[in-house]
Amino acid sequence: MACSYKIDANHRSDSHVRTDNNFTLVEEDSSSDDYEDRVNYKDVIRKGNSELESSISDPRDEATPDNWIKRNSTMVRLTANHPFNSEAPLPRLMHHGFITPIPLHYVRNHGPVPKASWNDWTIEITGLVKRPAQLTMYNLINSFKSKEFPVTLVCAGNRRKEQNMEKKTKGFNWGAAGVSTSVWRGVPLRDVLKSCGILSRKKKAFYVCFEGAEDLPGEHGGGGSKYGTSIKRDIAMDASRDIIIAYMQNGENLSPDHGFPVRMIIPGFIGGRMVKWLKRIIVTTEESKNYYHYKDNRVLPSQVDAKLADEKGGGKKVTRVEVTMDGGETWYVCTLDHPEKCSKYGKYWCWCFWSVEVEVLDMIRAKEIAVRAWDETLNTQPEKLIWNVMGMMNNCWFRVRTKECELQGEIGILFEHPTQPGEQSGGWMEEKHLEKSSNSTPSMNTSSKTFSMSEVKKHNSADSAWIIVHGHIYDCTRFLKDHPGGTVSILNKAGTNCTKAFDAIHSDNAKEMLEKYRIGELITIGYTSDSTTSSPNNSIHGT
Ligand code: HEM
Repeated sequence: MACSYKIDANHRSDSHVRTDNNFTLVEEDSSSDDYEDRVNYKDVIRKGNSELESSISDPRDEATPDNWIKRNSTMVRLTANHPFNSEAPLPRLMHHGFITPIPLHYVRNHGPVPKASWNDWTIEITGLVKRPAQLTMYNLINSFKSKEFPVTLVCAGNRRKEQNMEKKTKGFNWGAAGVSTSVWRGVPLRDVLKSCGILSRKKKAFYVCFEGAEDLPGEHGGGGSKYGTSIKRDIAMDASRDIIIAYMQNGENLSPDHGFPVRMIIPGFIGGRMVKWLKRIIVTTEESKNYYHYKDNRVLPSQVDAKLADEKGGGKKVTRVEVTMDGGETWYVCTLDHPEKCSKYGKYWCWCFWSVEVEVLDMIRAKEIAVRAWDETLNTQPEKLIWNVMGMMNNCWFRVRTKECELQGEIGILFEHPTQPGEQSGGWMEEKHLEKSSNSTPSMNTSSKTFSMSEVKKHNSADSAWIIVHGHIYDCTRFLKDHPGGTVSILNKAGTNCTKAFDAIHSDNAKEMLEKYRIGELITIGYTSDSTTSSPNNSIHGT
């Protein structure tokens, strides 16, 4: 007997006055004048929070500069323990629907989280402005009218693990949950720039740059500098873009991981533009030369030309979502649910949800279900993954494989996603590329030297930091201060076998660099998987 099944999933499209440090959920003006959404945010947020376990001081943060921050322990960590880069388990993210509780919102950190004080924090506005200013949080909140509305943030590296299965990129393994939606409150950037007398384009004020707080780790790449990026002046000053300097998320002060006390929110742009722990806004003639703007976060899919790139930029409504069960021959049109209503400029800043009814037997027979969305300008997702070296902007059809299975005597369907995030195994995609040097055994003059696990374990400090990767031993001591991921991330793994973590995080280039530090091989007695607790009897050798 045929029965039907409903597939539900999400698809992303891409005034209150403060008197002290205690914020409460915003009571006045909570639906901004621009937005009149169907969702009652306060209720959704309260419900989401009530379902969530308390955040904890996680033992994984103990030996890191972030040990003062409480975090949700179910977040999947993508770059070992530190810096904190994480996404929620996908079913948990989806369970919460339109608004993501703060502890489950994905986090992208390049280094330790700055310890900020609300009362001492200032934002400098400088460069091509008539009246440079140094705003305190008090000035910011009391001198400008704030706005509050929901925005979906997406990491440009979301779903990068699929790209890494094709060929390793320069980035680590984001699964499909590097995307989240919150209600953000802040002051319009354009109001602040206007009050500082931003110069005109005639006076060559072409860009607005944003800069974060602390110097980032390492001495190469972005290391030693602050996180920074820029947008065009015309975008910054465009009221319809809804760009805000945000100080509240889901009715609370920003959390440390999301930029306390203040960050940029630039709807429709990648998360990488939304500088956290914002310290400086600089109006310039040139685009930001910051490493993270120029080298790290700059990719457009190959079908986008210069004209299209200028035209797009988010805010388009997702108008159609389709599901195929025959590899794209025929498509089911899905029912859409847009909890958000558009801004007065006709922009949409949040994800929407889709559902479709299909026959169970068709779904079992199909073996693969794929979904693609269209926006109002008929821009759609590409069928195939487009690999790029930074592993950014993967937005190809999402394909889930189905398999018939038996569950307690009943017939069930097993759904398999392309990948699982980070170091987690699973997913139907197979790794295509061969592991580079960290897996190989190049001829090295040191390869004859062997060490036992108990010897390696002793080298677990900044004075001597050894790691094991694929059975080879590396002395990272002299590289600690240069490491783009920071000293702490290596020290956390020093004295252990960190093969799995190393491979999951690093590019082929990093794997080649590793060879410089190789000092010998681990004595092989048995085999264990990647572990920080391998006993001397359970030494590892590469496979
Ligand atoms: C001598 C040993 C190591 C070398 C040569 C090395 C090299 C690099 C390089 C070149 C990068 C920049 C990204 C890339 O090109 O892949 C990087 C980033 C990073 N590494 Fe290492 N690494 C080493 C050891 C480790 C260890 C043991 C860990 C911890 C498991 C680690 C964690 C990280 C993290 C968290 C990042 C930052 C990723 C990001 O925020 O984008 N590294 N490393």
